[in-house]
Amino acid sequence: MATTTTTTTFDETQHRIAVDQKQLPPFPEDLTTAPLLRISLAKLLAKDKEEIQRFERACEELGFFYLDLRGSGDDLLIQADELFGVSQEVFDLPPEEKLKYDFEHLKVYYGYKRLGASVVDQNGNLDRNEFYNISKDDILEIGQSWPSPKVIHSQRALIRSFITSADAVVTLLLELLNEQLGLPHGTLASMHRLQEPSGNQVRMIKALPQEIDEGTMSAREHTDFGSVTVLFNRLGGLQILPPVGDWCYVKPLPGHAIINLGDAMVKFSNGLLRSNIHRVVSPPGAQARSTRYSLVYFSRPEDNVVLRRLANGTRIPPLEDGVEEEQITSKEWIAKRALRPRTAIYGKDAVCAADGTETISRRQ
Ligand SMILES: O=C(O)CCC(=O)C(=O)O
Ligand SMILES: [Fe+2]
Repeated sequence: MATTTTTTTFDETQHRIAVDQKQLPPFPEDLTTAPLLRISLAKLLAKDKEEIQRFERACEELGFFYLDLRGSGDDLLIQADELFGVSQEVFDLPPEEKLKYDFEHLKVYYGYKRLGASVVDQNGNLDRNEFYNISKDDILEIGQSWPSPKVIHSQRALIRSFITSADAVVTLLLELLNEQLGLPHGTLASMHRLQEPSGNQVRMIKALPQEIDEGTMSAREHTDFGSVTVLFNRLGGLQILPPVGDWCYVKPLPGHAIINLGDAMVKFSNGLLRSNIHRVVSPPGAQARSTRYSLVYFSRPEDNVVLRRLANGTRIPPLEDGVEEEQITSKEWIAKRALRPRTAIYGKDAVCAADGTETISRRQ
């Protein structure tokens, strides 16, 4: 869907992924997994009616689905694969080098997050992952430029291609959601222009193998804050809490991204669309002994967009009597939700921040 600056061919990449995957222990066969629908990007691009209906169902019922990128999304698959390599190099840097890019003291949500910087539950347990957030505005040179290690700086072209390709997928999904909500043409697109300032980011995540302990969370349970998340997983560990039932693993599928909707879509649609609760725990079975890397592209509304029900969507339910919506912009919402669990900022008051759209996410 988008041009790539990479030199590897799709076949070479598929081969490498296959080799990499073979080196990873398999996802256990006997585990109950989340019933995510598999949606084909090629069919959505071809405006296949049945596929669009399945997409709409996934967005209302679970807010999570697999997107099969093989074919139409090959560029994105290749770029994601290359970024997995970059991400390993980033996390292999010495701790003192990584800490140079920890901008937590500036209360921003970019740069490096060290292990254990945030609380994950009511008992004050700390997270067990490292991540690195890269600002879309920085990479596209429309916003503040953040210092970064050489391994990231030298890959800006690749990161830019990845953002462009992932965002092209998001744009298609937003166009379909626009229809689904009965909004005037281009409403959602006008709130998600790539060239306007927003909190969109690329996140690279690393979690080391952990003690085998069912409750061990590397990422707290949460809903995503933005609009649409494009996630690449190779090892299990991601779990969702379905509206009915208990936590279940999402099995990674080669050639597919995992897509989920965030809080902004719940607010825009007054709960018609779902932003489902999820978390990351130790990978299951034999995978638990492997280091887990994941790669994410977060699309969020432009900074100044107010997150509230869109009044002109014919399919969007009305507000209940007496309900007054808060006036909060996308930028304020992200700052509020993202930094509340950080102990260095909030000390004992750091909370795992279940103040998003979790209640709506549990509706049946
Ligand atoms: O690592 C994963 O699979 C999911 C990460 C996630 O949910 C997030 O960063 O919001
Ligand atoms: Fe998430």
